[in-house]
Amino acid sequence: MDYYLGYILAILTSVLTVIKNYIRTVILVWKLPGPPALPLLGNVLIIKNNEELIYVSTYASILFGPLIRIWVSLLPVIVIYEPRHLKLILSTNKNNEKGFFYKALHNFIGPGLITSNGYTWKKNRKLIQPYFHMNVLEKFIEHFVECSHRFVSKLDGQKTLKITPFINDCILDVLHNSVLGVPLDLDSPYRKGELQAIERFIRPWLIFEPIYSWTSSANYEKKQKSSLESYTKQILYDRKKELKNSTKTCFLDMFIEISENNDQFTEEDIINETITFMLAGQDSVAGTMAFTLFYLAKEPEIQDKLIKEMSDYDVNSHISMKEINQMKYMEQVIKESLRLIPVIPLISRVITEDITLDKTVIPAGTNLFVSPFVTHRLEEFYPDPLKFDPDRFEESRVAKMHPYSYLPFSLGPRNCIGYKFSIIELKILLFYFLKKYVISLPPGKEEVQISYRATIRASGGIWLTLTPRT
Ligand code: HEM
Repeated sequence: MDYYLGYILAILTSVLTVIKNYIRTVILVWKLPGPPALPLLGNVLIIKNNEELIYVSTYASILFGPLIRIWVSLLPVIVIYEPRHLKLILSTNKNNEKGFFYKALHNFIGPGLITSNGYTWKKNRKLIQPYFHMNVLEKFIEHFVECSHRFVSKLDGQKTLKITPFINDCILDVLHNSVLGVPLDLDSPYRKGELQAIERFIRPWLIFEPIYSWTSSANYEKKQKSSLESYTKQILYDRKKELKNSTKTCFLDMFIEISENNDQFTEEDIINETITFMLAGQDSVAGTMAFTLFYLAKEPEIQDKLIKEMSDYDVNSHISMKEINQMKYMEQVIKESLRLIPVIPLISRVITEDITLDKTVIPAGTNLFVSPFVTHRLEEFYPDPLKFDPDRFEESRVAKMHPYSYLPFSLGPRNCIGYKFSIIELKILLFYFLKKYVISLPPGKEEVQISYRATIRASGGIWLTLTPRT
């Protein structure tokens, strides 16, 4: 009896705490500026209006000041982007929980590093992190080089083309080889599937799991998730059998090694983390590659400067980590592309303890959106912010930058574990591609419309004209 009473009291206390925090957040956001909101829907329809969303994001600091309130239906959210605020939120594990919005990702991506919290996240991050050391990442270079050759050879004979599908295919090729340790196959379920989470926020009643679970989208996600699981499981079993003879490097083998040495990293963890890596490394890298090529094609002088740097390295000789590190200007180009288009434009957090930003107390339980897109366009940190200028990331200038003014990979303990992996991958792909082609933008395709979703994409794709480099 006492047990049940205690149980009911505990539930009652947590429900009351949630209600109290909700009311405190509502009182606060009422006082904060933000875009006009509709009754019940709040600001969700802005997701459908890309032009307005991009305008508001680009000029957010002028329009609203440092703390912006938005309503996702009845849920109040505070958007932050000022480096001084980002430091307070992102630099510690306190107030760094993944919030409500990641629950919607769960159905698609599963409970891996991106969506997990607390003990599971801490344990898995600690076990996986050592495999992202440069000495280990060096082993992936051979995959990146092979995939670059396949990518470039598929473009033989092409003149003007939509490059984005070729890039997407190339990144899938990289991921199949370096995460799963298998060649890209036409029937791979990782080729298919689309995140439904954004649609759920446009129809806010679908945020509630019991309602959503009856929809055809939920059914689609369930099927997609189960085909990713069974495909990955089969590869895991095959891999376990052949591991002893295999010389190829892939993350799946590393996860198997972790689980052999650690009871707490189960087969379920292997599957969850493998799926997370396969999905986290797809649109993010493909989008960055596409936008970087777009900017290089748009700015021939910057392309020439990069080619000059690359001329020190021969396309036919072995490329090692040393050469990759030496291509500094190439890294500046990628970083500048990620500044203007941080392909993951929003990161969400939930506050676990009251925190004061400037003089405003943000109550525990408040959902925050961190917006790298807004931060990267702040005039104070990036003069002439809409200009593509890789020199901003010249070493001596980086030393003077605010450490929280640049965050395409997020920052702090929950930053992107694949950060270095992505930079090496992108540098190698760019190297082999640009060694072969001079790129320009075809007439009528000089501007790109971006579509701002879970990741930023180019509406209608990115088009290039390729001229063989002589
Ligand atoms: C240009 C490429 C990439 C960008 C811009 C990017 C960006 C990000 C960002 C912003 C986060 C933080 C998300 C959040 O807190 O909600 C993140 C987390 C993560 N990323 Fe990436 N990412 C990229 C590539 C990759 C790749 C290639 C992998 C794996 C192979 C990867 C794996 C992950 C994982 C596992 C996390 C969760 C880390 C944690 O919470 O411990 N990412 N990424």
